Amino acid sequence: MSSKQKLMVVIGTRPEAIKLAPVVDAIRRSDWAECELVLTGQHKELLLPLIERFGLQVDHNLNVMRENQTLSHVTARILQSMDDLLVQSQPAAVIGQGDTASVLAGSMASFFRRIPFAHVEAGLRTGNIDLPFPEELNRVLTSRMTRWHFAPTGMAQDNLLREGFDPASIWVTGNTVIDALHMMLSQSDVALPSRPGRPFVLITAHRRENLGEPMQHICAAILQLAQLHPGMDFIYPVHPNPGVRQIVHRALQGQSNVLLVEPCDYPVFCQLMSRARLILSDSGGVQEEAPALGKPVLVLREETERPEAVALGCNLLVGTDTSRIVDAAQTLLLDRTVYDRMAHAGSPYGDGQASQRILEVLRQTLIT
Ligand SMILES: CC(=O)N[C@@H]1[C@@H](OP(=O)(O)OP(=O)(O)OC[C@H]2O[C@@H](n3ccc(=O)[nH]c3=O)[C@H](O)[C@@H]2O)O[C@H](CO)[C@@H](O)[C@@H]1O
Repeated sequence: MSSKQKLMVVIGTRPEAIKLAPVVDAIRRSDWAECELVLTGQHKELLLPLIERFGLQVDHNLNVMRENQTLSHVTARILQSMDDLLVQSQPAAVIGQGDTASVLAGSMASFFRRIPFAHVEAGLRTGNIDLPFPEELNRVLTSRMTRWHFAPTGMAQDNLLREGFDPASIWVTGNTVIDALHMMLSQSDVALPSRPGRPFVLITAHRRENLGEPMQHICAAILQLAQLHPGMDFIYPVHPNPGVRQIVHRALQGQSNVLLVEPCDYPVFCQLMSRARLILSDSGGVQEEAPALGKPVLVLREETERPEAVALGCNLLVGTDTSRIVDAAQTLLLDRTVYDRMAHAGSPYGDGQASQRILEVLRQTLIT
């Protein structure tokens, strides 16, 4: 029998896989811990290429997704399956990331079984319990059940301190997404969907709160910009959600310099970010990755739980109003001074060593 401490890592969605892969890697490299990797099955098609890319070895797949399942059902299924697994595996600690049903149910199952829970990317808040829905609630509840809060930035730490958490249970580590970005950027032998010699703007938009009318406004802005800049491409990897696909394809198909492509493999997407002139996105991860690559992001949301990048000046919150998006993009594409100021504003999300810090904290507490 192994004398190593068993750390159970729970992953539900694409961003969780990206942000926990470096933690899994750090566990595997350590001489004191071993990893038991659990997929809840919230995402399938977006997740599997990542598992392969990062060379992750999956120990359990809870396979919880059913068609047209409600949030309550998916949360309950994960909670029950996690409970069974915890009894069977008896890990020394459970690690989850972010704000999905997987992290909520994972932390709750651990709490009920008195197994300490480590929350990666702790302390993100918009302060509005309805936005993003239900992620803000998931974050707030997960924090209550967490033993180790790994806050990516000082602002996230401040949120937790304001909510009364013990300062000794919070560590500022940087965001593990920067660790993941460093791991992937070294893979340069990837085929990109960009066209040789043509500069491009990179776009992602698929958040739940942007579905419907906001998404139509975003697409109208992309179309206007594409018509204003025929010498430039607008590359948009379109999320598989049918609600996104329908609007995007209807609005943008047929515009020859808008390239609607399938979701990209992570190393491909990292290369695209690093080569893009500008990024338009409603993604959380992209708001963190792009500043590390010196790329300005127009954030297609009304509020963000990542205010440090906006405060620093590398990201600009523009919302989903068509003319606001077009005006902001035009300023950046046409005014070199404004562009350079944003591109060189710096990155608040760490140095790519977050996973090592997290593992060291766990080692110090678990190995006594
Ligand atoms: C409510 C909220 O804010 N929730 C967030 C949400 O995360 P998100 O908004 O970052 O999610 P996405 O935008 O789906 O993924 C982005 C990642 O995917 C990569 N990418 C993108 C396009 C592509 O074609 N190929 C790729 O590889 C890209 O580089 C990036 O790393 O859930 C997380 C987990 O709970 C939370 O932590 C996080 O707060």
